[in-house]
Amino acid sequence: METRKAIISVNNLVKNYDDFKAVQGLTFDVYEHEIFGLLGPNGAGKTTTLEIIETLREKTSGEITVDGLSIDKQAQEIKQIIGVQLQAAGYYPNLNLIELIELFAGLYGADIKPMAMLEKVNLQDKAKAKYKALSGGQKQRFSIATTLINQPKIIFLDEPTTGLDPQARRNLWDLIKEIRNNGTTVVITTHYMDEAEQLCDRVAFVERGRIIALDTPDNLIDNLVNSGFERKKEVKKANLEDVFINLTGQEWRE
Ligand SMILES: Nc1ncnc2c1ncn2[C@@H]1O[C@H](COP(=O)(O)OP(=O)(O)OP(=O)(O)O)[C@@H](O)[C@H]1O
Repeated sequence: METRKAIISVNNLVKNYDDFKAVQGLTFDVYEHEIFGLLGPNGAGKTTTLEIIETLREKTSGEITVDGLSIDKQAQEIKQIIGVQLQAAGYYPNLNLIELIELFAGLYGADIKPMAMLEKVNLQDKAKAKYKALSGGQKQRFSIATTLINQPKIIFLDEPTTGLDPQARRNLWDLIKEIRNNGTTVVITTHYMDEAEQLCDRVAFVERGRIIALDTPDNLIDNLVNSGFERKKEVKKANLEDVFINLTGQEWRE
């Protein structure tokens, strides 16, 4: 792990909304070709951090480089090499999936085959369907396909499996792993600790705008177990959710 190359470097990132300190000096690297998870309670600053890296939000201070490009000086170049999930509102209701992909490819100036994009996320049978006619899992798969249109080096997925049934979630995990295995770095936020444990190579726990732990899920769990933590009436002594609650000292917050 130590010798791996950082594709994203965040150094002392601060974001204030007026006098509210949403992000209070985050420092972390995302390595090339990993699935990196940002975890933490509601309001911890995960989406703010993601959107600043995506060049969609202004930071207050700090340095960020993405594939060696400075967020301050080379935001346009960064946009070319990252894939961001578009809001559903951008999916014009009268266009079918193929037409939507063609539209986005045109905006990016990307030379891709729309059907091949749909095949990547197993939606080829829905090529002529409108977005609103898709199931929740299909909508998420389509949204992930749109992040891949410009053949990015990094994609950002903000809570991609929220609201999906267990099977659809696992299905999406396989898809995200496949995207990583094909050489794309993935940065993800999730509130599901089982998902983070299964999917992420490394995770950072964010609490009130600060990183309170960063490691592989395995190491975080082992550290907690080695500290004497024991779960009652469980075969395994701890899981990542235990790490989370142990770190933040409280249950999930709405
Ligand atoms: N545009 C804004 N103006 C003022 N405050 C904001 C703004 N956007 C976010 N915040 C505040 O900043 C804090 C961090 O929000 P953020 O959305 O980054 O958290 P999060 O970790 O992504 O939460 P969640 O898990 O609920 O998505 C919250 O207290 C939020 O209310």
